[in-house]
Amino acid sequence: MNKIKNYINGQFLNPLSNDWIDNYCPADGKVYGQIPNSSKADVENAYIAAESAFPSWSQTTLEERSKILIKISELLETNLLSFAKAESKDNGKPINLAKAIDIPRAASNFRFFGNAITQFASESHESIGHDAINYTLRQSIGVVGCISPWNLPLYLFTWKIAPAIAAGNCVVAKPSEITPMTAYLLGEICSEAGLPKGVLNIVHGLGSTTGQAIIEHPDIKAISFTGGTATGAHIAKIAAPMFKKLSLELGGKNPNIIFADCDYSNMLETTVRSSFANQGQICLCGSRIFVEATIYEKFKTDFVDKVKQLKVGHPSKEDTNIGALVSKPHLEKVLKYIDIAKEEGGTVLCGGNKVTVAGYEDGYYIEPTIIEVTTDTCRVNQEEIFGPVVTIMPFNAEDNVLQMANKVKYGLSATLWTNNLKRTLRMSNQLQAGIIWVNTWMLRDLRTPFGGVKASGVGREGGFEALRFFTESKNVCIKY
Ligand SMILES: NC(=O)C1=CN([C@@H]2O[C@H](COP(=O)(O)OP(=O)(O)OC[C@H]3O[C@@H](n4cnc5c(N)ncnc54)[C@H](O)[C@@H]3O)[C@@H](O)[C@H]2O)C=CC1
Ligand SMILES: O=C(O)/C=C/C=C(\O)C(=O)O
Repeated sequence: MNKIKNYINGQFLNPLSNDWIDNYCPADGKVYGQIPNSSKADVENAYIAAESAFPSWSQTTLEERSKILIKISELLETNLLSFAKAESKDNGKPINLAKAIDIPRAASNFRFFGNAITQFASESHESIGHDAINYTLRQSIGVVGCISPWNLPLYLFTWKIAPAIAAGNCVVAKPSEITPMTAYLLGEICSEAGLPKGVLNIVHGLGSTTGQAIIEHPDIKAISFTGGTATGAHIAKIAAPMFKKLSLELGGKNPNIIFADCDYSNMLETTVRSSFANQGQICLCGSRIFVEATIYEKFKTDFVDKVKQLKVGHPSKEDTNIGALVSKPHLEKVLKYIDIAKEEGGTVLCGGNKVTVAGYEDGYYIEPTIIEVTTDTCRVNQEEIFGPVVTIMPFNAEDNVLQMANKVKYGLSATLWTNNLKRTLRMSNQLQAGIIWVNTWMLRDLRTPFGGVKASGVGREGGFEALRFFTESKNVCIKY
């Protein structure tokens, strides 16, 4: 049996308690490995390793830090295929997606922050009339915690770790217990790239044990978290009274707003992707589709046609479009929402059922599902499903769709399809979201601020925003 270990102080270690959790393969529903359920004592060891590495790492030149991060990126690229296979097996996502998106993006995260740290600068302010000059230092924080989810495992794990270590911090990191494999493999690569021991420590385990020990640790000074909104609220409750810095990237219920004047074929193709990529398990997916009434019937027919062509299958098959959902409880949650939709009077236009893939009968497969709803306030239009399920409904006027788009507790992203410039500007100003895409979706420039408003989170990742989060500013005022 495959046994994953913790990576602490550059060594692979069993959990001190010898407590293990089964790791399931979503494609066949079978246990294929075990991971540590790390206790407070393991987290403490990881903390001690990080704390000891900090004085030296925080004083390591930017050139040296940059060189190591870029080396990690290169090693990920060299090992792309084995990482992609591991990610696909652990998560259930199609191998093609892992090869094209997940692992290349993890490599880009290290390369991007390896370069960005050499360009990061602080400000100075001349106090004219007071004969004084202020300069602002941006200093590494110390030991920081990074906690990531299961939907884009290595992609999001490295999106936190790379800026944290680039900025001179040492890290105690926990990947999701549901998808631990590529984080485990990353440890080897970090050692090979010459990352000094203790700079990155990876502890595996449940949120309620290992994650909880990280957020409660009195000397872990900042927490960067991506995951569910309820977990984010819990983390804030623990961490805020300890005055930890917090970056919370949480859920979304993102509107995809389609006007009749859009470039139709581009919109249709992208809408299939923004609805069902990664089995709909991306916080940015456009799960609420609003279509201008004049093209609603045409869109409905074309969209259903296209979605029916998507192939649900084993993630290792090259022609699979929709792989397995990440876990059995998650599959059950998504199926429950389809029942709720029916009870609420929604019409299932396509999909709605569990799929049995021959030879993998216990895998967690489900058809891509489109539900026509008559009101934006129904539960499936308000609550995050986080699976291959979207709602569609028509709208008549800009004001009306804007109101519906904003009438949710979330505010992560929104997509707008129109060629009307004034409308684009008006709506982009008024949509309550941290990220707006116009005539595209998921086009990512890593320099841009990334994050949400309302229940979608606090703070921004990406570019210098991430480096600012992972440093403390200190102002020095000198009178001359
Ligand atoms: N990127 C996103 O926006 C994501 C959203 N979700 C949403 O959240 C729902 C629940 O999914 P879960 O797997 O339960 O997500 P989760 O939010 O519980 O898990 C994310 C990470 O937080 C950790 N965690 C959980 N409890 C913790 C605690 N008390 N202290 C510290 N860390 C803790 C988990 O171990 C995991 O590493 C999903 O159905 C989906 O709606 C889930 C994953 C990603
Ligand atoms: O591209 C990114 O930086 C992030 C993408 C997705 C998430 O954060 C998510 O699904 O949680």
